[in-house]
Amino acid sequence: TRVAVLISGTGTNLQALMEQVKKPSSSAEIVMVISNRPGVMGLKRASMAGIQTRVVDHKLYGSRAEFDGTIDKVLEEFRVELVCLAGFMRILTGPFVRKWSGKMLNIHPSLLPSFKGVNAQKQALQAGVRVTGCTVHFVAEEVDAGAIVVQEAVPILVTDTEDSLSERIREAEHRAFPAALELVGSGAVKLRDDGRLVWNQSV
Ligand SMILES: Nc1nc2ccc(CNc3ccc(C(=O)NCCCC(=O)O)cc3)cc2c(=O)[nH]1
Ligand SMILES: N[C@@H]1O[C@H](COP(=O)(O)O)[C@@H](O)[C@H]1O
Repeated sequence: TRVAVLISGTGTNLQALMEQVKKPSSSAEIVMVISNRPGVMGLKRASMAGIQTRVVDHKLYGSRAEFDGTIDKVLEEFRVELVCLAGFMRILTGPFVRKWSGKMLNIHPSLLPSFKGVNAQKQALQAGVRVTGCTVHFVAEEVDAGAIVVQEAVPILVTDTEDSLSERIREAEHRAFPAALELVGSGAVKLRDDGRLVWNQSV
């Protein structure tokens, strides 16, 4: 499976995905990394691994539709079959999301449906929950609402700050995202037209 990873920053999830696809058991190959911001660490990580990169800077586009259209062109040029949003911080338009329905995954730093949106880690701390985690889900038009593929729980310690909790969640992300990539990339899991997950048992 030909995979593209979309990033906006550090790329620690990208790093985890790159390490996963290098395993002989992996059914995936990362053929492109796209960032909406120039000069971010994630671009350096991709180049170090010999993966082609593109910057599609959202500030240079008059509309979200044009921005998404440019990303789509790169994905088609590289015959991408699966898109992974790894710390990608731009909301994608309906037409783009519909086109890539069932072929686009996102990692979110909470146990969805709790704590949607930005700063999910801070929301969990402020809510006083004792367990949070991360979620890998198919991307739907409604933000952070797509079918859930993998989750991993993470305890919140009484000593936790937003930073210490975010770090612990990120370690879980680095296990959950590669696992989800393999499930979808291998065809073990698919998205049904009604938006529900299908686990493909052979026979
Ligand atoms: N339509 C769709 N698109 C997405 C794009 C990115 C992410 C990643 N998680 C994200 C979740 C939330 C945001 C957000 O609210 N950012 C502040 C506004 C930024 C902007 O103006 O664009 C960004 C990424 C998820 C989705 C999704 O679930 N559905
Ligand atoms: N999606 C969110 O973006 C953050 C940055 O990820 P990365 O750039 O280090 O992969 C991560 O915390 C992830 O939950």
